Amino acid sequence: MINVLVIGDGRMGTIVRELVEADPDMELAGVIGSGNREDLLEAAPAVAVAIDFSHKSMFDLVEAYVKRTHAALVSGTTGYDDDEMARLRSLGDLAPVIHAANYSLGVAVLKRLAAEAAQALEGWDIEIVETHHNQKVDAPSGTANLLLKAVDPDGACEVAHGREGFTGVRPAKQIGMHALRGGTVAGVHDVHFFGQDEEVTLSHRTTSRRIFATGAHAAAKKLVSKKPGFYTFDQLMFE
Ligand SMILES: NC(=O)C1=CN([C@@H]2O[C@H](COP(=O)(O)OP(=O)(O)OC[C@H]3O[C@@H](n4cnc5c(N)ncnc54)[C@H](OP(=O)(O)O)[C@@H]3O)[C@@H](O)[C@H]2O)C=CC1
Ligand SMILES: O=C(O)C1=N[C@H](C(=O)O)C[C@H](O)C1
Repeated sequence: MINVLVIGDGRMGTIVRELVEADPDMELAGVIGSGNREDLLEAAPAVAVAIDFSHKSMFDLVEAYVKRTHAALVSGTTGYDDDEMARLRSLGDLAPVIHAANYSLGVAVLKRLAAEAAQALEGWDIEIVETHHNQKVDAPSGTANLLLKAVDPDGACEVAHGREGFTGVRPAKQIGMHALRGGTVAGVHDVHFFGQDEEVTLSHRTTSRRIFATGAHAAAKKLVSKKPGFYTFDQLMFE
């Protein structure tokens, strides 16, 4: 039986909890929400795997929990800065850890396609547009940042967020990032490649956030049998 701690009791945490409760191989050890956040530090039980869809402000607590228990960690929270990502990676010295800004297989494939297109379409102008519901608290989305890395792995391009204040023509080696917020959109990501007299757009559309929870649940089942280390969703699902 795989004991699971769910961290976050919002939109994602609620669906993850349902999936864990419905899985005969899993047992829900607890849910960390607004009422019991400090439990993460001191009282939350050691489990086989913790699944975190919460907020970056909870990172210190999550880190301390893994340090204390060596529980495997499936991290889906977005908005981490470089320092927090480095700390997350180093938790892989203690336990199997995966972080993905997007747990859909479609986005994992989009990432590969975008990287291939960027290589093949050298010199084309790239713009990344993401659309999410009006309750999302971080921008750009973690997925948009992941796609940025896929098309510009060395960080060679200037990144223009929204292009406010820019004057003059679009410089070469610039990537535009644009965040749209409204309604109940579960997540749309478009990577545009503009060339001379032609355009390629790679698009991913999520019709329900349940797909992310399903991906994280599948990742958790694979992660529990892994050695300590930092894993990517691609590694876990495709290799
Ligand atoms: N990797 C992936 O595939 C996906 C990742 N996500 C990411 O997962 C995270 C959670 O998303 P979602 O469930 O939609 O968000 P919700 O706002 O519905 O839930 C957020 C959870 O984090 C807690 N929280 C703690 N501190 C804060 C804070 N300062 N601001 C907001 N929430 C806080 C909330 O508790 P309380 O309400 O008590 O504050 C709640 O339990 C986000 O980072 C989102 O980007 C989302 C979908 C897919
Ligand atoms: O907050 C969301 O809803 C989502 N967040 C993730 C992100 O920031 O990329 C993944 C998905 O797009 C939904």
